[in-house]
Parts: sequence; C-alpha cells; structure tokens
Amino acid sequence: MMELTKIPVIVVTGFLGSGKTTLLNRLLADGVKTAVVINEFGATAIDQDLLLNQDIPMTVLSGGCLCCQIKGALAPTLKNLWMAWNKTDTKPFERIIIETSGVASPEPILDTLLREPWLSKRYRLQQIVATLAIPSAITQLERHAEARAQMAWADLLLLTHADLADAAQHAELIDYLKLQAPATPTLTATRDPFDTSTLQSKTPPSFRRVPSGQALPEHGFRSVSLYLEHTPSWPRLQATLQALLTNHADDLVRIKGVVYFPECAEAFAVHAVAGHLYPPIQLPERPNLDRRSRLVLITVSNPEQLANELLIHLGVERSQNPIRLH
Ligand SMILES: Nc1nc2c(ncn2[C@@H]2O[C@H](COP(=O)(O)OP(=O)(O)OP(=O)(O)O)[C@@H](O)[C@H]2O)c(=O)[nH]1
Repeated sequence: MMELTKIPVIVVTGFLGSGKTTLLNRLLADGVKTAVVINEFGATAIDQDLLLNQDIPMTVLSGGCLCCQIKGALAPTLKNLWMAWNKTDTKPFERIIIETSGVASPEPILDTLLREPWLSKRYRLQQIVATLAIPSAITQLERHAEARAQMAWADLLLLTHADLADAAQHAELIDYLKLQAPATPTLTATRDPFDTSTLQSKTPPSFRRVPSGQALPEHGFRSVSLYLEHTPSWPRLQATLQALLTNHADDLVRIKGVVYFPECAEAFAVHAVAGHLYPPIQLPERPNLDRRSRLVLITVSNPEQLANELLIHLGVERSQNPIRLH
C-alpha cells in the first residue's frame, strides 16, 4: 500500500493561564497554513475569540478535558480534518496545532494520536510544547499533578511571563527544571514577537521522567460561566475581580472572558492568572450580534459561590444573568 503523507501535529500544553493561546497566536503568524483544535475546560469557549487569525479551520472542544471528559472527541475531530484535507488538491492546511486545556494531561492525547491505527498512519507528532509562567510555575508544579504531567511529556518547555519575573525567580525555575525535567530543553519567550522557528530547533529530550503508571487523579477543578447582559465599566469590573482574587486567592485559579464595555464598540479580552489581573486587551473588530459579555471562572472548590459574589459586587440580579456550572 502507498505510504500516506503524514500531517504534522504540534501540541501546545501548559497550566491555566501560562500562555498557550499567546503562543498559538505567534505560531499562526508564521505563515504555515494551519488547522487548530482548541480544548477548553470551561463550558463557555473563550479562546477562539482570542485568536487574531480567524480565517483558519478551527474546532473548539469545550466543557472538559481532552484527557478525560471529552477524550473521545479528539479522534473524530482529527478524522474529519483529514477528510477535509484529503478532499482537494489545494490542501486547506499543512499542519494541525492542538491547544490543550490548562488542566489536561497530554498523555491520553498522544495515546490517541500515536496508537489509534487509522490516525497514526495519517498524522505524526511534530512537537509538544509546554508553557510555564515563570512567576507561578513552581507553585503550580508543586500543587497540581496536571502541571507535572504537562512538564513531563513536553519536548520543549517555553518559559513565559519573563517580564513579570525577576532574575532570581527565573534562575530558581531553571534550577527546579534541571532537577525535575533534566533532559528537556527550555527556552524563554520574550514579550515581543520572536522567531517561532527556534522552537523547532530544540532537540527533544533523550529521556523523560513521566508520572508513574497510575492515571491522573480526577481533576480537582470546577468552572462557572457567566453571561452579563449589562457590562459595567472597566474600573467597576476591575475592582470586583480584584476583590474576588484577593478574597479567594487559594481557590480562584483563573478568570478569562470576552467583555463588551458600555463605552466601546469592540470586545476586550479579560484575564487573571495566579492572582494577577491583566489590563483588558482590545480584540480585533468582528461582526457579532451577541454583545453579552462572557466570563469563565475556574476554581478549586466552589465556583457557584464565587459567581454569586461577583454578581452581588456588581449589583446585578442573578435571574438576569445566566450562570452555567461545569
Ligand atoms: N506580561 C505577560 N503577559 C503574558 C505573557 N504571555 C501571556 N501573557 C498574558 O497572560 C494571560 C494568559 O495568557 P493566555 O495565552 O491566554 O494563557 P493560556 O495558557 O492560553 O490560558 P488558558 O487557556 O486559560 O489556560 C493573557 O492576559 C496574556 O496576554 C508574557 O510573557 N508576559
């Protein structure tokens, strides 16, 4: 039988808020025609709106992790993409990038890709890049088995948020990784655009310390999605989110959202990670009739209580603002 051309797949993984979507945007700017599969833990998809290039084949698998709740969704997605790729001579894409959710282990994804006979004849794993935010990485690696699995399976560790870290934090993380993933190359990302071809120039590790045979414990994370009919101005929302982050420092691990402020026509991305609330980022103008703002909170324990607290802070009625728990 004729050997099939194998489509390269890059897996971008990394803990919640460590910079996966930021890296994805950079990879998409390199001009290689790409199909993207985005996996989001929250039931409400946000990341698709954060991609600067929307003119690409994009599949969003939300409401769970590719390593567990929605593991079965990956194989059919890749099969459908291959069918689309194979249908015409003008290939719609030359590679696939899978962005995992921030709490997914890459292992079951690799299992699907490399061991499923139909897929393994048509796809080849090019690289697994794990992003690690320098200021919070050690705490997350110590605290969460998911973060350790991401580090263990990575071919390359991309250190992000260097501009928010001091030299001592950077050196401490490098020393930590030398012990925990001694053979895995690291690269520090700059805030400015960088040449993403340097990612591929790094030699994958010759050995790995992978987590022992047992599967990951069930994820200890929950999420809640809120739709806001009337978004407050940024100072009000900022004060509310900051209060939640301060009052629930150990519980609230991630906030992300697409927000329409009353005074602006465009949407803004709102992010908070590891207690740090970022200034909103204006998103490119896109036709969108639904101007409801969406916020996703990811917590270790009780997301509904936090959602209620957020609405009380904002002075809005829960009945007018649907909440989805996951
Ligand atoms: N200052 C700074 N901010 C960064 C850097 N990289 C990413 N960010 C910001 O960190 C926040 C989270 O980045 P994302 O790329 O969305 O992180 P993510 O890993 O995709 O997040 P999840 O999908 O929720 O897990 C955003 O506000 C980014 O703009 C960096 O190197 N420096």
